[in-house]
Amino acid sequence: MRDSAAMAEILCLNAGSSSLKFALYAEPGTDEPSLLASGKIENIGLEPHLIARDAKGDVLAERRWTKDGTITHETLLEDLLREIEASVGDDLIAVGHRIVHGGTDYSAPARVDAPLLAALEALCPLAPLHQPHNLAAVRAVSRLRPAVLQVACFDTGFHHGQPPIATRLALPRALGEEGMRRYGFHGISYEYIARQLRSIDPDTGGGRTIAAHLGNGASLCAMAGGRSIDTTMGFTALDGLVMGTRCGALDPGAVLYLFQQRGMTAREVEHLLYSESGLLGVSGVSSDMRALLGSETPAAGEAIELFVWQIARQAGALASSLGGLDTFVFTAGIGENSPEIRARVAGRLGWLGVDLDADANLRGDAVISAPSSRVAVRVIPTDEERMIAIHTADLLREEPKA
Ligand SMILES: Nc1ncnc2c1ncn2[C@@H]1O[C@H](COP(=O)(O)OP(=O)(O)O)[C@@H](O)[C@H]1O
Ligand SMILES: CC(=O)OP(=O)(O)O
Ligand SMILES: [Mg+2]
Repeated sequence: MRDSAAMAEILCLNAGSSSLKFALYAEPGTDEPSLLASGKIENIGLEPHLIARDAKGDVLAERRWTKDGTITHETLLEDLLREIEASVGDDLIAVGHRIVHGGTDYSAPARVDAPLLAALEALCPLAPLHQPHNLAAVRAVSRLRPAVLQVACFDTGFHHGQPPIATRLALPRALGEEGMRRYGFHGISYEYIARQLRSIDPDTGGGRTIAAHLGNGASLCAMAGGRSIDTTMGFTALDGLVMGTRCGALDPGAVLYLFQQRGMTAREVEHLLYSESGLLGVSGVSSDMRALLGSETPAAGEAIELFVWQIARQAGALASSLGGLDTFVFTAGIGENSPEIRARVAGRLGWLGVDLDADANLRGDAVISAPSSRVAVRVIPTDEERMIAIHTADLLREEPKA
């Protein structure tokens, strides 16, 4: 029996393409949820590494796995959930999930029930690196805690208010009407960034902003007054920037070539574009930016150069959508941690008014632009789990009391 609302806890799960992040929050019922513990398993598919910390940042648990074909997203998830589940006991009242694709029908955070789960299942082919893992987490929680409220937060949701022109694919209208449109992803992260910008600058929320979410998956979002107006990912999370293992924007004729000239099957093409391309494909070394930055191999250097080139090229396009640029934000694994990549991207954006303060960039300060820079350049650590916790707490408050 729970008689103190302060004991209520929310677990947030965020299955990315190369990582599994989790965070546990106390839900006080009024203010924002407060962090109790968080952690991540990163490098899934390579050599997974788990680290969990309490709210002060002290390490609670750490573990490494060596490369082994039997360790999958799903086995790691099951182990992790069993451990968390055992430690939270009866305090767990809700689980919030990052769900990468919400399709045409779902954008606002929603309670998970059987019809929603079936609809989300049907979207797996549009996000094969994420949606199956996201839904596996939902099912695993249902098995362990059937009565607990589960909330789906959609990575596509933040982009749903974009102007229609930004969402249209130049395909026959009938295909657009059946849902073939640009959706955009990393929306939970961008919503958090927009919120942070609004608290830093309540009047304009950063003004015309490009946020660069540079992780294993990578995208840019153009935000005007904190709302998404354009983004580099599209119908799927394959479009846009060069990513760890994904190709990014690609001439559709290249896909036809793979089918027609190379005789590849749909499954083989899917695997090539999602799992063998991007930084890994171009470098032949690794999908991991840290490994590439440390490599002497010329192809690794070329992969990094292409990554940077595409970010700058597509940032130019988004600056056009915005009609100018006031703020540029770096976030996610690479954006938050790599001064070298930030410097190289910024170096290509001088024509837009970006001028970096080299020392501030090396230190990873919150503001890394020089005082004379026309564009403010910021590093804002993203926190998708917190955003999920906030939405989950909001839905909890709307639930009829038992
Ligand atoms: N110090 C660092 N320097 C360069 N890249 C880094 C650093 N730390 C993490 N990264 C990169 O961040 C990427 C993972 O980003 P992350 O946002 O955690 O991934 P995911 O998309 O799976 O959520 C990897 O390419 C990793 O190499
Ligand atoms: C949508 C996407 O690419 O997510 P992630 O960066 O977590 O792989
Ligand atoms: Mg991510």
